[in-house]
Formats: sequence, structure tokens, C-alpha cells
Amino acid sequence: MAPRVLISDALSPAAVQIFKDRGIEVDFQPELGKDKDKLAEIIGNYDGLAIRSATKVTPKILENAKNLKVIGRAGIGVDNVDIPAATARGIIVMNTPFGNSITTAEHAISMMMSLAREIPAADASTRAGKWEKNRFMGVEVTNKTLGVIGCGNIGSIVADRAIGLRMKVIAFDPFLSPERAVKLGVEKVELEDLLKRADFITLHTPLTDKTRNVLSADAIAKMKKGVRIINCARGGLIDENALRAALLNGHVAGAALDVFAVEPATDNELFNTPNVICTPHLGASTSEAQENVALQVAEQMSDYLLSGAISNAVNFPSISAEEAPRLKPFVALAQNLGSFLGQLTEAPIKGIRIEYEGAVAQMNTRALTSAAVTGALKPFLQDVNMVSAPVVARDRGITIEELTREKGTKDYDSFIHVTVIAEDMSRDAGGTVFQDGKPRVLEIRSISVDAEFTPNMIYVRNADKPGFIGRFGTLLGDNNVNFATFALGREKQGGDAICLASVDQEVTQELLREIESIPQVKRARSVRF
Ligand SMILES: NC(=O)C1=CN([C@@H]2O[C@H](COP(=O)(O)OP(=O)(O)OC[C@H]3O[C@@H](n4cnc5c(N)ncnc54)[C@H](O)[C@@H]3O)[C@@H](O)[C@H]2O)C=CC1
Ligand SMILES: O=C(O)C(=O)COP(=O)(O)O
Repeated sequence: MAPRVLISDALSPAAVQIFKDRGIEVDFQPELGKDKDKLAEIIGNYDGLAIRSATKVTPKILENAKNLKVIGRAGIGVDNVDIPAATARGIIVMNTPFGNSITTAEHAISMMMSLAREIPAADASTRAGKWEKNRFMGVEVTNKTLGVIGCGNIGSIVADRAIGLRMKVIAFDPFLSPERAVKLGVEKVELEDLLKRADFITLHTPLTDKTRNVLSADAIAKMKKGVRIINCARGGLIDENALRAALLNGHVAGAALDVFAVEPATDNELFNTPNVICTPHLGASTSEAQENVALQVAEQMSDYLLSGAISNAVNFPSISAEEAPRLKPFVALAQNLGSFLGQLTEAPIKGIRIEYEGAVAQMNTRALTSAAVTGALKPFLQDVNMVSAPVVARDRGITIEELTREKGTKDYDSFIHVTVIAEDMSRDAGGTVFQDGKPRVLEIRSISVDAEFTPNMIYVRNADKPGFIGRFGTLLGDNNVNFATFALGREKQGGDAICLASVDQEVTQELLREIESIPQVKRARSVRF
């Protein structure tokens, strides 16, 4: 069945066409994001959800999103998505990190120029027939200092354009390297310094717990008198009450705001405050940017839903379209090895170690590790998947260790070895993918075997003594269970031995008990893949 995608925000219709061209069923309901009850009611029918900032993806929506695999944000900020809740449900969250950055930077510059020359107020007054030539006295931006808070993609474009306007640009961004600052032509400063020196301050950080209210009452008090503030990032970055007070007492000469603490902002105290310019979250609203982000998000979501390729996910490492088919059998191998060990484990798991040897060590091991952890946890937690597994493991105090050795110690190009450390004991198994693309288990408890993973298998630990195979075969025959394949391995002659048999029928607990009554058998378990 074709995957189904819901577009619940005003994306460019270009996205609809991409989904259709890729063979995905798409429902375009651009107003639905505003109706959270309706969204919660129908979200269960979709594999993908494409959004902008109007759709709030809350835990309640996610609870109903039983089939949802991917949320695609046609834009940058993902603060309207509960990422931990999406991750815990195994849902990929992806954005389009560059598609609207020039447009947003241009909006910030437009807002700065509008503030400097009071263009919106002058426009309204002129059209009202007032011709107030003496009322509006602007300021030049040339030679003024612009303070950029958050100098990432958008902040750097703003800095570049401001330098073109002959401004001096200072930037506060803990992650801005001194080399990058030199390259951009900005002076890297601390926040205090920026607040004291800037004539204009523009915000370009994401909204996080660290950046919320970065322009607090305290910060505003440290600014130069007559400062002008531009916010085209997120409303929560400024304490709106403190800003209003500073505008009213003249400490701040003006503020240009594209974003607000509560959106849609239809009733905000700042609207009746002097020297404020407002736009309704238009930072990304140009036809160029909207086309860019819509096309990109539709392609990314289609890639993921159709081939498992992942780009620009904020909660999972990228897997390119070329890499996805190559990685797929190794994902199956890692997951099956983890699953095999998870199914044998009875005591709580304390840790999982995954070792990669040879060519596989160069692959996307984070994705493979997630697959191994998924396999190990699935026997206990049905809903876990590759996206949620690392978080689920961390929340349960399970340590995940990943080791890579580019030079293999085995006779295979690639080898994955998984160890599940439980409170009672550790179990391990290793394997590879053969030329036929099928994963094989080649080692269990350091004993060599060679078996494919099939839906119904019996795993037996026994003593390497004559008589076991005959009795085992007879018992299965008597119970109408047919062997498909049969793999044996032993530590040494007469020592510990193992057997992994693939059978065509389901294996009952009763049959396992009978197998365990064969004198050479120490343990018999059914494992399913
Ligand atoms: N108004 C609008 O329509 C739009 C708003 N945005 C907003 O702009 C934000 C920035 O976008 P990009 O530049 O593309 O993101 P980015 O990730 O390229 O840059 C963000 C920068 O903020 C810095 N940063 C993080 N924490 C910080 C802190 N505590 N103090 C100072 N700097 C900090 C980071 O180091 C990074 O360099 C987005 O998160 C989004 O919320 C983005 C597009 C459109
Ligand atoms: O990309 C972003 O972060 C934006 O804020 C743009 O929001 P929008 O898609 O215009 O609702």
C-alpha cells in the first residue's frame, strides 16, 4: 500500500506534486494545523506529516499518531514539535535547514531599515493625508554597530548584508569559531559586551531552554540607550513585558518583531506600544523560499518513506539514498543479532556492546548500533524502533558501547559482533552479510556456526557427545516439525556445542521441554525473526 502523507500547513503546492510523482498518497489540508482536535482525530491514518510553524505537534497528537513515521518541517525551527516525544515513538523529525535562510535574513535587514527610518508609520501617516515631514527623523545605519545574537546560517547572512551597508558587526555565539568570525568579518564578543555596544541588535538563535528570554529585563537594562531590536527568530527569545516597559520609557528606541511568544499573535500588548513594527511571522515568506522548502521537504519525506534514506533529521543520523540500499542488509544483520541475544536474555539488560570490523566499520555505524539495540530491546518493548531505541536504552540506564576496527580479525570483509550484558550473564553473537545480500550468524558464544536468520528457529546448547542429532531429529519428526536448515558448531571435540535449526512450523514450549529432556541438551530455546 502506498504511504500516506498529510500536509497540515500552508506549504507551496509544489510539495503535493512531488509526493504524487513519487507515488505517495497526499492530503493537502493547509488550515488543519490550526485545529488540533481534528488533527488528533485523523493523524492515525498517516505515515507522514508535513508542516510549517502553525501546526503544533504535541504529545497528544503524537499519542494518536499510530502509523506516523516521519514529520517533515518545511522550514528551519522545530520548536513546534515535541522532539523527545516524537523520538520516543520512533518518529523521524526532519527540517530543511537552508531553504529559507536568505529570505529570513533579508526580512531582518528590511526590518532594520524600516526601524531606522520609521517606514511603516511614515507610510500610514502619508496615506492618511498628513504629510508629517517634520515628525519622522530617522537614523543612518552606516558606521553603526549591529549586534548579532546567534551567528549561524541566517545570522551570518545578516552579518554579510550589514557589512555591505557599512555597519560594524559584532556577534555573540558560543559556537562561532574565531576563524569563522574572521572569515565573516565580524568581531566575536561576549553577550555583555554586545549588549553594551550595539546600536541595533538582531536575534538569530533557535528557541531552546538556554536561549529563552535571552533578552530579559536585565539584558535590556544593560543595552545602550536608544538601541533598536529586531527579532526574526522566535518570540520566546525576548521578555515581551520587559521590552514593552523599555519602549515606553524610551530606553529602547524601537523594536521590529516578526515573531511573538504566543502565535498566532492577534492580541499582544506590544501592538499598542510606540515604535514597534510587527509582521505576522513572515520571515520565510517569499515565493523562492517557500518553493525551496516545500520541494525539499517533500523529497526528503518521500525518500525516507520509500527507501529509508534520511537527510536533515534532527533526531537521527543521515543515511544517503546511495547508502540506504548498501546499509539495509547490515541493518538487518545488526537487528537480527541483537534480537537473537535479546530473545535469550531473561534478566534485565545492563549494557549492549557492538563491535564493527572491516568494511562495515566505515559505514553508518550509528544507524547500525540503533538497529542492534532495537533488536535486543524488542523482545521486551514491542514499540521500540531504530529512532527510539537509543533514547529508550538511555532512559533505562542501559549503556551502549560502540567499537570500530577497520582491520578485521576475521576472514570476512565485514563482521558485526554484538554482546548483550544482562544482570545474570553476557551473551554474544556475530555475523556478516554474504554476497547474496543475506545476513548470516557466524559465531555464537565464540563458537563458529553458519546460519541464515529465518522466521522459526530452535537454538540448542548441548554437550558434544554422540546421539544428540538422531534423538533431536526423531523428536521433531514425531511432532510434525520439519527441518529447513541445520547448523552445528562446537568449542572443541567433546566440549560445548551449539545447534541452530531452522524449522517450517512454530515451536511449542512443550516441544522445547522435550528437547531439553535429551540427555546431551543443556538448553533449548525458540527464536523468531
Ligand atoms: N521568522 C521566520 O520566519 C524564521 C525564523 N527562523 C528562526 O531562526 C533560527 C535560526 O536559524 P538558522 O540561522 O538557520 O539556525 P542555525 O542553527 O544555522 O544558527 C543558529 C545559531 O545560534 C547559535 N546559538 C545556539 N545557542 C545559542 C546561545 N545560547 N547564544 C547564542 N547563540 C546561540 C548556534 O551556535 C548557531 O550558530 C531558527 O532556529 C528559527 O527559529 C528561521 C527561519 C525563518
Ligand atoms: O523556518 C522557520 O523556522 C520559520 O520560522 C518559518 O516559519 P513558517 O514556515 O513561515 O511558518
